Amino acid sequence: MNDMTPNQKERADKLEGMGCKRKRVEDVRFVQGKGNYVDDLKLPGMVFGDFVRSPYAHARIKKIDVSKALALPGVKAVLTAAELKPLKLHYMPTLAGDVQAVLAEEKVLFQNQEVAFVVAEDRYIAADAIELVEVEYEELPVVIDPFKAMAPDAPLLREDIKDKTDGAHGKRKHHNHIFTWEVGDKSATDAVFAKAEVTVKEMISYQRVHPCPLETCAAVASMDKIKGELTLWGTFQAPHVIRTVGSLLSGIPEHKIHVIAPDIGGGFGNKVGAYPGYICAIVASIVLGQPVKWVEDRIENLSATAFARDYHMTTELAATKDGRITGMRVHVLADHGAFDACADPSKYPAGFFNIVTGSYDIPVAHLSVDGIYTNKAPGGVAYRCSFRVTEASYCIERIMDVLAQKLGMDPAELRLKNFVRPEQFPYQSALGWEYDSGDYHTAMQKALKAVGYDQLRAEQKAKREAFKRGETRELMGIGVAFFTEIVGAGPSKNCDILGIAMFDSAEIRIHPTGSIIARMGTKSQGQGHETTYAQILATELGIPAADIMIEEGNTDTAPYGLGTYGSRSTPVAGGAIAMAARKIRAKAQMIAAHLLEVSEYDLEWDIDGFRVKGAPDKFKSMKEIAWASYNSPPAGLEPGLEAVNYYDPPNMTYPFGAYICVADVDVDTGSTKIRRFYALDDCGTRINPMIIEGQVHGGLTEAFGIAMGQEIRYDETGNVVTASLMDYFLPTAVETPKWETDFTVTPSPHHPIGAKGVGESPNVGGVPCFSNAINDAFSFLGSTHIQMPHDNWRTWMAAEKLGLHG
Ligand code: PCD
Ligand SMILES: [Cu+]
Repeated sequence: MNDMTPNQKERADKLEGMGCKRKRVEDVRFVQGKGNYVDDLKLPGMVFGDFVRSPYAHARIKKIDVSKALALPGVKAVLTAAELKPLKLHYMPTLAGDVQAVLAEEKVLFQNQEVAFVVAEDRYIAADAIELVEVEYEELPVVIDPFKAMAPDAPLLREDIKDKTDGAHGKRKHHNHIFTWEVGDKSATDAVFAKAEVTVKEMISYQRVHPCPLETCAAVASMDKIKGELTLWGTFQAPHVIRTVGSLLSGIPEHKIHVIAPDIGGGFGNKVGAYPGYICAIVASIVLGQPVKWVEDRIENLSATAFARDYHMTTELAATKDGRITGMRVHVLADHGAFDACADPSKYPAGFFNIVTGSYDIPVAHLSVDGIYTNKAPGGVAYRCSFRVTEASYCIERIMDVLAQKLGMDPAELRLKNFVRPEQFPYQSALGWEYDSGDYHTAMQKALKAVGYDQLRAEQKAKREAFKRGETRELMGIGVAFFTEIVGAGPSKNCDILGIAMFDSAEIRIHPTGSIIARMGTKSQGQGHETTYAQILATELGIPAADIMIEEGNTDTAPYGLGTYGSRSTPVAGGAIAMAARKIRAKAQMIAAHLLEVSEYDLEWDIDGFRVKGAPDKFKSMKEIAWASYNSPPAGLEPGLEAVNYYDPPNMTYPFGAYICVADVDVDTGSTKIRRFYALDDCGTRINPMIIEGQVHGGLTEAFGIAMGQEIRYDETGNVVTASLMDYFLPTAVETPKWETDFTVTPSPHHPIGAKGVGESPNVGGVPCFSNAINDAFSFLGSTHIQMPHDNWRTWMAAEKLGLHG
């Protein structure tokens, strides 16, 4: 940008391309209440479906009597497993290679599990009819505590697979065991621990949480029996995958299934997988020949759809006395609930948890994960970090602080000492990843300087002394966290879902007047794709973003893609759109050469068109070239200007960041004030700095929610005690701290525009940063690890345990 002439700068500005703080074009409709969500859809003859759900966490179903419900005027049908079984639809495959009950057949395995589907003329009649369905249950013993799931006498949960000896990833060890996954060099790691100068070990739990998007999950199914075609509208983060799975399940040919994801009110991973509601709406529409709508309420969303985390991580580090880390060992107990409904790439049953060595050059490591069943809702992948990266980041960043404490070292200094150094990139980690690029030292030093780290530590020291003298009841905590994310699933060499490689796609069509429509295999849920993909195209093709329309979410028109989650849209589809644009530019160059009567090689690209080298006024703009492509293409060249690209990325991208939090804790009430929160993110080339800032604000707010209060909690009989917003903490503007954002730019060397993802990063770095701040406040009193979430009660209890209440 700097070596541009004023004229070039003016033309570049008009494009609103990459780097521009372009206002989000989708907000024009959103802020006026003109978004078009699934529940806005009203079709002639449409009826409404709703679920009868189990009050028990584990019970045998003795009998279901639907006769009273069917007799209620306005009720159209009641589906149970008995109706689905002949169609082989009472179970559906999960994205993790397990099966999940669509409607419970012989028993229920978690509270609020789907038992029957009532279809009625409207939502209110359906609600009344649900009360009239009589289900006779026989209660069974429940397993809620993951540490008891594999006890020899633990009740058998999954009777349907009791004879299955192999999990998707090796032998099952117990009837409630799903899989074991091992990575790294066990004997080398054990050897390092055996002779280590210093070791630390801590059980670090990441509680079960839920993404809780504003809009719950929903679908409308409409079967046209004459044409044999099914149209399915829904809140889908991955519409093409839903179409393929829908076809495989129902036997309807894939070209006769039209899946449409309209505007989505937040996804956060909650809307990646398939839910019984989709299947039941489809079956009911086939049975009745009418469109059927299903929309969850808040309690159903929080208690029955994809939860997140529930990872219990026994974590160890080995180090030298002067603070060089020599090895890492982690065992994870992963509580998957009643069915394994994670959406990880097939080869990774614990997602990308093997990024757990974080940003540090750790020579050897070993990781093992045991997945287990309990009587809780299935899911496991969602919430602003698919693929378990936020669990991994929490694990390493918490144990780094525990080690620093043991060594008597400053946590920032320990990190600086062990970071992967800039000259080590591309860096091969002990657990198998190749980090593409990074400059961790620069980012960390910028962060420390920005917050005035040394002064903060000095202030903390003074406050601690004052506390010991009894002059204050407030503790000051400084949280330091440094994360490396891994996003952009992914390369076909290691990433597939149900056998489909995780590429993504773009199809670009330039109209004669030089405006553009581009269709993508991804699906925005609020991220602003309509704005940002257009910016990539504007820069690549020299056509103003304002003249470019981006379309996603309709499987009839969009090229096949794997959808939006795991911050994959920028690394994967962002690559596809740039590559497709370059195909167009190559053809445009031939047309320009023809128009200017020179050889292609005599042309150079100049902002918004081609210029003859050395003859500055011989120029053709992309708009002129577009017209010519329809009007007078060179002989032998096919008319038109369009391209498709399916982009299979060569590697993941590895965004990173340095976060610092300052918290003040009142030991008598347990309440915490977040005084400052500084977040430096490096996501490579920045497409839209304003959108990035919004993404970081949103992700930090969710991280704040998780670290400071969120938990999906069960009582010992399996009742979900946090299934409404009365009990589940959703931060509002009132609680949310002020965010200070910053950045560095280390482009990805293998990505066509050098961009990495950013949407998940603030959650990956934010959660450990808050938690480290609270832990840091208490560390000088000998406390090593306080369990999240850090709500007032738990923080008060931590103070109580340390004897601070006299
Ligand atoms: N470098 C760069 C990067 C990025 N960007 C931007 O930013 C955004 C984001 O991106 P990414 O990172 O790539 O991502 P995506 O794929 O698009 O998305 C996804 C994410 O996103 C986030 N964010 C958000 N936002 C909103 N609004 N909403 C929502 O829902 C959401 N979600 C969340 C989540 S959770 Mo998962 O699903 O759990 O896995 S994952 C996730 C977009 O717009 C883009 O374009 C830029 O600009 N630049
Ligand atoms: Cu992630």
